[in-house]
Amino acid sequence: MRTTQDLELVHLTKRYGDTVAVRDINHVFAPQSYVCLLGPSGCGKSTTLRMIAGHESVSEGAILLDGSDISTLPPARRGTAMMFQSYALFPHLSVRDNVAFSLKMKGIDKAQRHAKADELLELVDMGHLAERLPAQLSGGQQQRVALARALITEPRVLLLDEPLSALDPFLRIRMRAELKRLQRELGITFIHVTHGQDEALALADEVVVMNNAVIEQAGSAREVFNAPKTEFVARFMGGHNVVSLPGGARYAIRSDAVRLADDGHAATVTSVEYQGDRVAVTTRLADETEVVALVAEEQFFALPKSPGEAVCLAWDEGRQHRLQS
Ligand SMILES: Nc1ncnc2c1ncn2[C@@H]1O[C@H](COP(=O)(O)OP(=O)(O)OP(=O)(O)O)[C@@H](O)[C@H]1O
Repeated sequence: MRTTQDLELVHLTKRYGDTVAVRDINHVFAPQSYVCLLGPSGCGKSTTLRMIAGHESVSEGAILLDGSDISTLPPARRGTAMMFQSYALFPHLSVRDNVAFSLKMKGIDKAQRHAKADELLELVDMGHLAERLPAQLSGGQQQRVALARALITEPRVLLLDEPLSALDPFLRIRMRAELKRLQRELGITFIHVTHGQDEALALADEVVVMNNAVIEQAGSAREVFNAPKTEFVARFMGGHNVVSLPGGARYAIRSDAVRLADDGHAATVTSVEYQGDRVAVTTRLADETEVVALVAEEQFFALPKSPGEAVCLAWDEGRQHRLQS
């Protein structure tokens, strides 16, 4: 449901000379939601985020928060805060002073800003390292400090540009759960830019898929994954096959909905990949379309197939999903 507290993009466009980085996008972000802006490199995600933050001017259109246009306000007066990929901590300041920095700029006295900084450091589980310098912290710890520093301004919307990309896979999964917890506890909107589909599916209440400077599809993670509108979204989200059926229409079918059957679409196995709980059987249809069937491990080994073998593929009609052309 739409409320006056929404963050709204209205005909938002960004041009760099002849390059259109963001083209006439319209979107309402529900308050208190975790949103992932997802898309391939160069699709305009970071530019969109930077325009919301106020680090990039708007060429055309408006950014509304609470119904008022914030698109020409300086970053600190927008009600948004941004956490950068590089963390951008001041190397000569302690963790506490890094977090308190923006309050110092506002002229808030030392005792008060330190108390607030300590409160936020506790929130991100860094209270015990408040005296350290950034160079004495691990990457994951620096990131927590950067988060606390962004949150000290009590933003309505926290903007995160690829916040997990510098972390190793183990830490990435841990931090992703932390981000989700923080968003829930704080009850504010997080807009998180990523090019990781898994990350977006795991985190987002709403996934906004961008491609070529426009929003290709937006919806809940389940909706975008299960009902991709376009071939681009189906392929980009992964886990889908795209096939042409008689009549010429294009359909997406999830790989885990495709079965090896006694009759159906004739295909030839091109490769077999064991994935532990299941086996990915890649096949080629007569029209050369590649179709992957994800078969439960036990089922596959009851009747194993090898590359070069002829098979039949089947799926329930209800699982095929028509794509916009
Ligand atoms: N300062 C700039 N000057 C000129 N062109 C730019 C500038 N910043 C971005 N662009 C162009 O705008 C388009 C969108 O860039 P943007 O950084 O928003 O993409 P992105 O989706 O965030 O990509 P990535 O995932 O690689 O960061 C690209 O074609 C890029 O080359």
